[in-house]
Amino acid sequence: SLNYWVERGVPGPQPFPVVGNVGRNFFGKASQGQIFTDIYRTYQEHSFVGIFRGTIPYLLVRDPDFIRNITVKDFKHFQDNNVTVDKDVDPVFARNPFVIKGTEWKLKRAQLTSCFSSGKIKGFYPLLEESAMKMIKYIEHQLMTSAPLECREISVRFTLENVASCAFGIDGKCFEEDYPKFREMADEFLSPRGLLRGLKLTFIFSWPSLAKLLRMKFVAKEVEDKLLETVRTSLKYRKENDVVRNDFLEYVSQLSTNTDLFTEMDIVGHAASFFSDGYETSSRVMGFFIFELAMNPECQHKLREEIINSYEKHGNSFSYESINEMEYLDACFNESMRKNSILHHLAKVCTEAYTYTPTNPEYKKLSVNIEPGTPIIIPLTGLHTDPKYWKSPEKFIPERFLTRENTNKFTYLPFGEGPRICIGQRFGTTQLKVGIAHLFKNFVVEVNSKTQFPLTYNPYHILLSPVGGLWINLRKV
Ligand code: HEM
Repeated sequence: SLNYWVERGVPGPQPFPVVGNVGRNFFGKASQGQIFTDIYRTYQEHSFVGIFRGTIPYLLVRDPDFIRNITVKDFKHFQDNNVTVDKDVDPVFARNPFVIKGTEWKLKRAQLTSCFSSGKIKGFYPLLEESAMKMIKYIEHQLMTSAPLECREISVRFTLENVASCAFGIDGKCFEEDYPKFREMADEFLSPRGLLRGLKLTFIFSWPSLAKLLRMKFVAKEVEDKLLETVRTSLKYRKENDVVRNDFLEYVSQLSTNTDLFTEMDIVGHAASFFSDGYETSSRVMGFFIFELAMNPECQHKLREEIINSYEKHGNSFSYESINEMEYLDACFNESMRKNSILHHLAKVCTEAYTYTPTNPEYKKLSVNIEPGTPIIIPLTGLHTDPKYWKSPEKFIPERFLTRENTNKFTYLPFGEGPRICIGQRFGTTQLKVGIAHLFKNFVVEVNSKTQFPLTYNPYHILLSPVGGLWINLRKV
């Protein structure tokens, strides 16, 4: 019932039949992220807002204390992410750690965590450097044509090369071919190819029961088959030739020998999560990271100085340790993720009944009783651009992370927080820092006029996706 929130005394915008409060998205006028941000900004006096995505009531949470309770303190009341995928309809996506629920998630997450330890990521470091060197060669080759480059064209190739080598243990040839086969497979995951696929994802999220009834799949059957074949061939080759590689596939397949939690399809599901959870996010973060530095030459100059100093100090080389020691690099990375929230919201679901009353006097003292099954939205873009927490939030100011301008960690959540925090955070951060360090050590980057300002975003993409691309010129340092 569209009276759901009114009956519970929860404030919120008036919903419309069928489309609820996301009609603008349905008609391509705004992304769901933009809609959530607008609502976040409108309800300043409220800790939470009741909205409708389609006909389903969602609670949008604005108050950092409430967010702390949901993600950490009272996690057991909100331990699942709000995506329901049927294992029979979508066997690969249903095994993604982001999607798994309850006890199964708890057991698998505990096992998988060992695959992402700092020791394991350090082991990947030579592979990441190898990809970065290929990226530099690729850019040098492209420069001969003197045409501008698109940021994501670089970041997609780099992050996919890493997925190929670190997750699947294969050569993705991502810098060698115009449209590598490996990329074709990856693109099938989240990128809305045309209006139809974009609408399909909006549909699955807004009307999940209907989507289930219609057996709508996230991952196309052909992609599922290709993934299964890639994993099978790779594992078979290793077994027959007694090859042991230090990569994610090896680590997860080892888990399958210790516990019956990991079947062949689970291995495929986890390997595939590098595409959906790892590559799509990382490549977009890196694209914006490069572009922000192109738009802010002073920051770029300062960053290059730090990179070159570190390189020279460590005998003309980078290492896992030196990359992670660079403070300004870290600040630029954080600031870029703050200003450009790739994921516009975290999507949780209430798993045990919960009541919340704000204690912060900034908010109206209204209580909400949340029923199990109620989806929760944590609006990252709203929080990351709220002037209450960030001075001049529209500006790129990496220094704010050095001076710790904002110490409330529940207002800055690019990787989420609590037990369900991004499992790939360390891998994602390290690979991007390696790529960025090599790129800015070698090239000066400027914005190309082909970029369409002001930036607008594809309304149907789940992730932040700039229309027309982010175009740059590069020249050798
Ligand atoms: C800079 C790049 C990345 C960003 C911004 C990012 C962001 C996120 C966010 C916001 C979440 C949800 C956390 C929550 O619900 O509280 C998440 C979950 C997840 N991420 Fe990442 N991620 C990145 C890279 C990666 C990489 C490289 C992997 C590698 C496979 C990965 C794997 C996952 C998985 C498996 C989950 C689900 C964890 C769970 O529910 O237990 N991510 N990520």
